[in-house]
Amino acid sequence: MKNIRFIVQPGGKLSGRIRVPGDKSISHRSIMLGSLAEGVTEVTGFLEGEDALATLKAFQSMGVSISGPNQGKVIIQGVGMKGLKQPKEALNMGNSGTSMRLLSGIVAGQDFTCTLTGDASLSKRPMKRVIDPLTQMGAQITSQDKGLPPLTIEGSSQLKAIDYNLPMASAQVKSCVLLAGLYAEGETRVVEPAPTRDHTERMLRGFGYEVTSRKLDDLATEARITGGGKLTATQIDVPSDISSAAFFMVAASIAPGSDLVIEHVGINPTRTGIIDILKLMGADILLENEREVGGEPVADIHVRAAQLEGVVIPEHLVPLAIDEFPVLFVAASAAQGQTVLTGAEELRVKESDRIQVMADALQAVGIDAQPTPDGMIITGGEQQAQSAAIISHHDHRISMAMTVAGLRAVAPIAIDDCANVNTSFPGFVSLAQSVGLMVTAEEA
Ligand SMILES: O=C(O)C1=C[C@@H](OP(=O)(O)O)[C@@H](O)[C@H](O)C1
Ligand SMILES: C=C(OP(=O)(O)O)C(=O)O
Repeated sequence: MKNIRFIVQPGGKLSGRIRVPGDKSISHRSIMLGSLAEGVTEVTGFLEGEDALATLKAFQSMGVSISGPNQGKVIIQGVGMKGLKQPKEALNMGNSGTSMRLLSGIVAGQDFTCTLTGDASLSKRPMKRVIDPLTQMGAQITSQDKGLPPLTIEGSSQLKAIDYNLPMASAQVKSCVLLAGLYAEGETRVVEPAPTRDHTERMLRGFGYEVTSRKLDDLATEARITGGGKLTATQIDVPSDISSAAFFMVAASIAPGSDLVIEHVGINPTRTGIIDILKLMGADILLENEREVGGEPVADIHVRAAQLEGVVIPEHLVPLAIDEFPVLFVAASAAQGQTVLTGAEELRVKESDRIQVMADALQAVGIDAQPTPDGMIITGGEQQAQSAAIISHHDHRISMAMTVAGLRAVAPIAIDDCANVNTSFPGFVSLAQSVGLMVTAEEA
């Protein structure tokens, strides 16, 4: 792949109104459930990024007729629960953990065998977390050493329901088990140690499938689903992705004089940890025009610059902001005092080891960022470095977070390996430029 290098000039402030691309998690799920439904599902606001497109192509390879995306519109001719066909070749999930883990759950219930592969980053990510429950349900799965991809899944049309306690707070594993549960005989129950995004549960209900959820105590939540039902096609309007909006929320917070509105952002309460954490730090964030779109709450997010303060991040907010930590570390770097993150060891198994890679990147711009096994301690301050060369390590969120860091830099920052931004945020550079970030992309 070509090396796309971002060059970020120091300084700048943000103003205007923008709309960021569609939610990645919801886009993936719209293709999966739309394909398994009876009837035609129409999706608008679909994320035309590589991760969601990997899911779309995988279902086309399993015989589903899908047209688009065309300006965010996708039309899916659902094939019903039993209508998928064995793909002729391995399904390539690219950089997308969500595609691989959720698809594993669906493929486990088919009466065919198929192989799921991914790029260099995905090939290092742990899949034992889905292999274990799916094997208990009756699928046969082979992987590389230590449960790494590629996975070859021999599905079974006679999966058994399970009662499964998730070993970690993971929406991907929860969703994988619930999707396999659609095909299992009996009731599947999943207990998560802390709430994680609930888009799968909400969307299953939107397709007319009953899923019950309830809190067991302060944190633990269970979801139950009974196999053997059917999904009925529907219309899905995908809101903008709060994980993409997060880069602009932090950017407008840390660049003095900024005043920015990010429109039509999904504010599902299982995703709003970024807002809660930034507010704890003293950010000036207002939710305007709150409304509901297709079963998901949506708002315009109005952010004005503010002096942020370091905080101890409450651990219960970690799963609710899991993808936002690279850019939250940038916020902490611009805050007064110390920010402490704990309970976030999952960050080490994302597209990159986001604790180590961000600690290295922030140190390279002259910030005191100390990695710990499950988090980071950052002492906010002025960036010192007279030049900084950053590598994204195949991770879109590192590329974008370090672009935001440029607002408080004293010299240009060069970020290598940024083509990956297209996995979740096509058009990032031009949108960032349009509101005042001084970033350019070049082929290096
Ligand atoms: O279910 C989803 O759509 C996702 C869940 C999270 O992963 P984990 O479940 O591994 O925490 C998140 O990091 C990922 O970007 C998307
Ligand atoms: C972790 C992420 O995605 P995935 O797990 O789907 O690769 C992300 O987008 O930050």
